[in-house]
Amino acid sequence: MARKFFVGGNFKMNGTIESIKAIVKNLNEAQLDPNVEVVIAPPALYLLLVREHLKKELEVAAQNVFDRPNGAFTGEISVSQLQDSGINWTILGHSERRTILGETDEVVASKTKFATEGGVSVIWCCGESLEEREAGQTVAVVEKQLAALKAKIGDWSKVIIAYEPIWAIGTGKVATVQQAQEVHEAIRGWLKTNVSDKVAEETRILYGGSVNGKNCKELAKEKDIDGFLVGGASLKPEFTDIINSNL
Ligand SMILES: O=C(CO)COP(=O)(O)O
Repeated sequence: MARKFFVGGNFKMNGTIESIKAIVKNLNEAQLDPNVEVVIAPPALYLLLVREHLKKELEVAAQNVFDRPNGAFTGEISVSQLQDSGINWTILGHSERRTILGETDEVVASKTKFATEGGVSVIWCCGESLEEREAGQTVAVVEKQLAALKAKIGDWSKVIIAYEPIWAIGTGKVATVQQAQEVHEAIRGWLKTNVSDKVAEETRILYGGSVNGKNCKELAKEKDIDGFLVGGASLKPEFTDIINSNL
């Protein structure tokens, strides 16, 4: 089964009503490759606005969701609230949440379990720091993150993996095609050994970290790169070039 190419836009804590409406208008009017699944993740405050204005073929993701049902959890958003708002996706475990907000592998795994079991698909992020890469620990770090996820979830059909080396995020320092492919291949190998052939074959593995309209085409050719998770460039018109990487 061929894996459908996937491009996610992570707006992070950026945008205003006006600028986000302009991004949505641009996406609605652009000629987009119909063979690509597109999901954009605005800040929580703008989820409903985007869902209301974005054409239905494109999906909307939260950037985070909590791992409890509705209740006394000030500041959090629940899986059922996302669904109630027509939001069928969430990003989880982004390195900014792991490093700045202190989310552990276990917390991220628990949130992933809660979301997927509740019917919300997850773009699950992993990746190493510069220090870890320089110490030759890249694959070990990613495998540890994967193992924590595997300990909590049984159904991988609603999980997309995003490999985002921390040193490449927002730095303009994109991983080389070889560096990215090597880690993607290791992730697929890990899935094959530790989960199943089917999950290894079907799970999409995205690359994230300084992807732009120029470097996307080369990366997209690699056999284990099934799409991108884009930060900064998802706020710019070149996002449509990234969606159309394969054209
Ligand atoms: O963190 C990212 C996407 O989640 C990548 O961010 P940049 O594309 O801005 O490097």
